[in-house]
Amino acid sequence: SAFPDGFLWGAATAAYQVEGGYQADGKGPSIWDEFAHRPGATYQGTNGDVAVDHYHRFREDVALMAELGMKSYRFSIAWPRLLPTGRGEVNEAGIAFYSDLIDELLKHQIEPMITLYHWDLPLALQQEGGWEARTTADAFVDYARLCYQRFGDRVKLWSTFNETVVFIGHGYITGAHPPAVQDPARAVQACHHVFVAHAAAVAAFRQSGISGQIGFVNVLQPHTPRSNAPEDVAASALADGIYTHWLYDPVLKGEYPAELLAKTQSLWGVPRFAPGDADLLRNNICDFIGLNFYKREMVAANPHGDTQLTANHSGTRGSGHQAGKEFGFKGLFKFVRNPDGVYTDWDWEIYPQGLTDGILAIKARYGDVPIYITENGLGAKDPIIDGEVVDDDRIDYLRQHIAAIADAIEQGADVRGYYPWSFIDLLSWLNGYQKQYGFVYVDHARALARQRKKSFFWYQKVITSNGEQR
Ligand SMILES: C[C@@]1(C(=O)O)OC[C@H]2O[C@@H](O)[C@H](O)[C@@H](O)[C@H]2O1
Repeated sequence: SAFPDGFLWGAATAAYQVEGGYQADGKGPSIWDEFAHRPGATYQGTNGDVAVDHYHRFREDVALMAELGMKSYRFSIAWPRLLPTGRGEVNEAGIAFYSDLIDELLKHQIEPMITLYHWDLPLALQQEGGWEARTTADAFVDYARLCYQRFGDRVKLWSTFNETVVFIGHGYITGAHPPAVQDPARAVQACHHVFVAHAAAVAAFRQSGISGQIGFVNVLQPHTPRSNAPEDVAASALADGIYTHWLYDPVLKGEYPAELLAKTQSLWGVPRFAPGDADLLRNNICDFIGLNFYKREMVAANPHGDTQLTANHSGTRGSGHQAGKEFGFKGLFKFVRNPDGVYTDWDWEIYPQGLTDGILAIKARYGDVPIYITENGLGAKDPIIDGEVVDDDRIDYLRQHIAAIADAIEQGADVRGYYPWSFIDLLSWLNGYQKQYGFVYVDHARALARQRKKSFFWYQKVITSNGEQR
């Protein structure tokens, strides 16, 4: 098999999307608890108050993970469950939940992979300025140290942040996520504080003596120019610069890409560095990089287009940028429909070759850094036929992407694990509960009863054959 022995066949979730118990046992509010309660903020007014109640049902869910044969489970810790106001007083009931979850996983020989930040910032810290305030970066390092102390004896795989491009991009540029700001200069400074928080948390991890690995999780989004016209090629290169180089270089090279940095400095005088920041970034390179791959974007120049930030949240195929509503930024670039593309109901192009190409591009730019595919999956409304969830499209999607990873490994990439998004159907931030990703179906009409999908039984065989049988 192309896959090395010990390859971690896993699956992923995130706290706000799966746990529920949003006020249980002393948990404090996060910015998502507040934001999702705002009228009109999310599709159909959905939120994570209950989600799929993993907080109370985690033992049943871990038993299903064990039955699936998962070698590893990627989940995130809800910071406000441990530190209700973001810092200071520890909520021992929150510690106990994650400690029990970790013990349950280890009982079944399932390797935990923790994500410290998957977008649910304690609301109290947002009220102090959130990621725009340097004090939030300091609070993050204290939170990380708490997690190292309490879970570091049992957890060996850690990542600090999930997808800065999403929580900073939507939080501070499109405004679609909390704190719903639309200001690129503020976005760049907030993003800088995230990198500083990450680097300081890496330093603390290494000082903690934990025998483990710490990394960062980013979106891997390949860009293809719509034509070979110079302006389209330039627009696609700019998209690569922003979505990839700006977000990967600081954690894998320890510095920003020089050209873009000069641009943001001349345009907005950001990022503003504090003394020591440059060394902090340079001296705390990741042990691995997590890549979340879903789709490829076709890119064109956008000289006149208004900035369009529409996305398809309804799952009505073709109502996203395929319908001519192009996502882009005036004068920079825009994502356009690929006339030959295959698309999901949410207008994401299915393009497995992009995963092979993307992995090899990361290897080319950053060297032999170990890679985990920390998310990959098909968001779909799964058909139910005679009571069975027949998610053939998901099986096809995952099969193609596993083959794409095998290709990258055969071309020399050091890929060590694969975590399909998501283990179980859960809340899709702005798309409600109808955008399903899981191997396990959750019946919201039957008290959140769990049901194995067709893909559950298919993935079992992928795992037992170490990727051979797919
Ligand atoms: C927007 C949405 C979704 O729920 O559809 O995309 C799929 C998956 O993407 C990931 O980047 C996020 O970490 C995860 O929370 C999911 O979020």
